[in-house]
Amino acid sequence: EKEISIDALAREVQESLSLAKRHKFWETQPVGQFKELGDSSLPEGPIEPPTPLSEVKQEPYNLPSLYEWITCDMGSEHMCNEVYSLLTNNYVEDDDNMFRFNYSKEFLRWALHPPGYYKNWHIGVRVKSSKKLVAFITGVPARLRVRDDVVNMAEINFLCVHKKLRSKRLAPVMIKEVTRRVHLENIWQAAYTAGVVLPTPVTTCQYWHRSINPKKLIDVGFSRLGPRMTMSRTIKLYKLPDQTATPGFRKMEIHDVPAVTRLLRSYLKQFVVAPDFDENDVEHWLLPKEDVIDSFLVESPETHEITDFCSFYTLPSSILGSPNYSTLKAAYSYYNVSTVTPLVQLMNDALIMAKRKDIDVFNALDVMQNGTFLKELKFGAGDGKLHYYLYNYRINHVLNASELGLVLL
Ligand SMILES: CCCCCCCCCCCCCC(=O)SCCNC(=O)CCNC(=O)[C@H](O)C(C)(C)COP(=O)(O)OP(=O)(O)OC[C@H]1O[C@@H](n2cnc3c(N)ncnc32)[C@H](O)[C@@H]1OP(=O)(O)O
Ligand SMILES: CNCCCN(C)c1ncc(F)c(N2CC(C(=O)NCc3cnc4ccccn34)C2)n1
Repeated sequence: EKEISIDALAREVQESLSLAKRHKFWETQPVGQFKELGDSSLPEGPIEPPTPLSEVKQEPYNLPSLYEWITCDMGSEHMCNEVYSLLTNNYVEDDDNMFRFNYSKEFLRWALHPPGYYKNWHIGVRVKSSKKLVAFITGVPARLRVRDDVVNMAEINFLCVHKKLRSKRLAPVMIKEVTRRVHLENIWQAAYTAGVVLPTPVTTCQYWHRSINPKKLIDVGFSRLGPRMTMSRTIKLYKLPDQTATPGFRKMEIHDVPAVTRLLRSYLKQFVVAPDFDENDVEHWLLPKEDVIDSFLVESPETHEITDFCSFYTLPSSILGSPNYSTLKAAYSYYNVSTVTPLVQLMNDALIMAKRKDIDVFNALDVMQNGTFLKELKFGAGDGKLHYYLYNYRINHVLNASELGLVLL
């Protein structure tokens, strides 16, 4: 008997209300519209054809007169600091405003400088007089496969409007401007995620959290002491060994890129939507970077074959109201492949490595085959949902999270 909690019911109501909501901007965009739901006669694939480049709007969209566009060169220390500060103070918070993502500067440079990136897809809005950065949106190029179709897309992220400039319809202008600049590079599709319901999710994923430092998590209000549980019993429940269990488990290194690319490409084939990674992509997205991305593999001690892979990225959150702690150190499961080592054992070794890096909580979405290890490794379902979207590409059947082979940052 599934326990129906009041707030789960409230969320269901909220989400169904959002289906009824008017979306004055999104109704104008080439995205699946709510009223089309269930109409599977519409063909899958691009919703609108490409526009001849000569017909793409050449000049930027108009901003309110006080503001101007600025291309943010993340390689510039000063500009990167400004972007970091804007996000640190104004980016995504949880519903109770207890936490706010605190992407580090190194993380932002990693996220925004993949192979083939376009500097002018890193778009800021600043106040003409003070030069203060007040809004941001980014795109990076990505080759994504949707079923058997490999499509050049833009991955859109870090949409942020300063708290003082909210609800002024600035976001639609930011979105139209990044769309325009992507079109100028002859790219017509995009992928993005959001915690909010918009027209129309390809799929909706659930976050799961594995406590690593339960005492701190309870102290800051991230989690609560379970019923009939004491603190010492909780600490014992989540205790992890210091040593990993899998023979041949080690950090990924540059010479592993060809083998990891083969392993990952073969594994991702089973999913409806997945990145079409080549060796350059794997080198950028999966080679370890201190405090940004950690990746490990299993090299068979007998055959020296690489049989398994796991990775997580580090995304801390500012703790907004705690007297004892200022930062929640969170790791997010990224791409994992198991062909010999059971996935649950591989992921337990990932948890052990996260604990060694002083991580407080290990987060995972219920995408790919993550559902097979979450409960066994003592993950708890979070209340955060992540909706995945495609722009100008229709997929008829809203996918199961397990059909999705894509993790965005
Ligand atoms: C081919 C290439 C295509 C490239 C583009 C592909 C699309 C990319 C799309 C972007 C992917 C971003 C991926 C991420 O970064 S997800 C993370 C988003 N960032 C945050 O949540 C940070 C904190 N919040 C803010 O900074 C602001 O609240 C934002 C900037 C989010 C909205 O600012 P504000 O609160 O001041 O609102 P408004 O008055 O200006 O505008 C209201 C309109 O904006 C629609 N809205 C609200 N939130 C989102 C959202 N997260 N995605 C898309 N649309 C959103 C909303 O439905 C309404 O439209 P409609 O309902 O009336 O129609
Ligand atoms: C692929 N792009 C994902 C980046 C994160 N995006 C945009 C996001 N969108 C909605 C969410 F539900 C969410 N969750 C992470 C889970 C979580 O840890 N929840 C508690 C918590 C701790 N710190 C924060 C900061 C902000 C929000 C929740 N926080 C829930 N993440």
